[in-house]
Amino acid sequence: MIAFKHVSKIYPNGIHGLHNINLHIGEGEFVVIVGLSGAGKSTFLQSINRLHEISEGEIFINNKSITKAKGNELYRIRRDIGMIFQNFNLVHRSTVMRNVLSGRVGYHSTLRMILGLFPKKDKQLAMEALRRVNIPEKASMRADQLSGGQQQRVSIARALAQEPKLILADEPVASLDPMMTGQVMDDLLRINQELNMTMVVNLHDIEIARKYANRIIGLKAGKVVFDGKADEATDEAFAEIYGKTDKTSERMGMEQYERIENTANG
Ligand SMILES: Nc1ncnc2c1ncn2[C@@H]1O[C@H](COP(=O)(O)OP(=O)(O)OP(=O)(O)O)[C@@H](O)[C@H]1O
Repeated sequence: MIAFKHVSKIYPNGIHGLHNINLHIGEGEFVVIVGLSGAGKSTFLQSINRLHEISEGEIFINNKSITKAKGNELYRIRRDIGMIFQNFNLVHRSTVMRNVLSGRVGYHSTLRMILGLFPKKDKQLAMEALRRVNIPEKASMRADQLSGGQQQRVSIARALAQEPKLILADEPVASLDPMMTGQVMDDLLRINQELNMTMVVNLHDIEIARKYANRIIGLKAGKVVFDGKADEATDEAFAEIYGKTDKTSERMGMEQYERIENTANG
């Protein structure tokens, strides 16, 4: 479904965001990307839909090169990729329904969208998506009247309304409290299992990564330093991914950090 072939990304300031990444993500996998702040997680994720342009190599989505795609072809490949952001990216003053319907824009003319002329089928799809994340009753509310967790569920519903083949989620729970975190991660897992939807999710919390992922990919300084099943991601593996830096504790929470550091120290 997603293939990275010799992918590197060098930012204009010379920083290597990604360094010769080679991997394949299969249909229906729930992959979590972990690593310290600055390890390259966002660069990795956003290279998949070309929000970040890579410098070398090639990325394939269902055997089509998104790296080389132009015009309509690029547009169609991107339509198959739903995206969820840490800060939800909703239009706050619009209703929940309008926000979810905006997932359909890739299917219609610009004029139709400006006029808000969504076909009945789109409205049904949007309601179905809201039901899937358990907030159909919020459809007519303004997005900014919802809690953070509910807003993230709207953004998941918007991604679903797009009828994507895969979903990328960049730190989807970083702004949420633990209860909301559980609900949003449960939604993503349910969608993965019920629809066999491929999920690639950036997370910095290793316990959440272990709980939800089938597969964990650990990045360090733009390189893959771990790639295995969630139950193979031992404390030793995490000690390798996170190394020992003063910043580590800030990113992980003291309890996790102390355990990982004790492991690293033997
Ligand atoms: N636009 C940019 N210009 C220059 N360097 C960048 C840019 N974006 C990211 N970088 C650098 O590339 C590296 C990888 O950054 P990236 O944002 O992918 O890491 P991350 O693992 O997602 O971090 P975080 O968890 O803090 O979001 C870092 O060293 C970062 O400073």
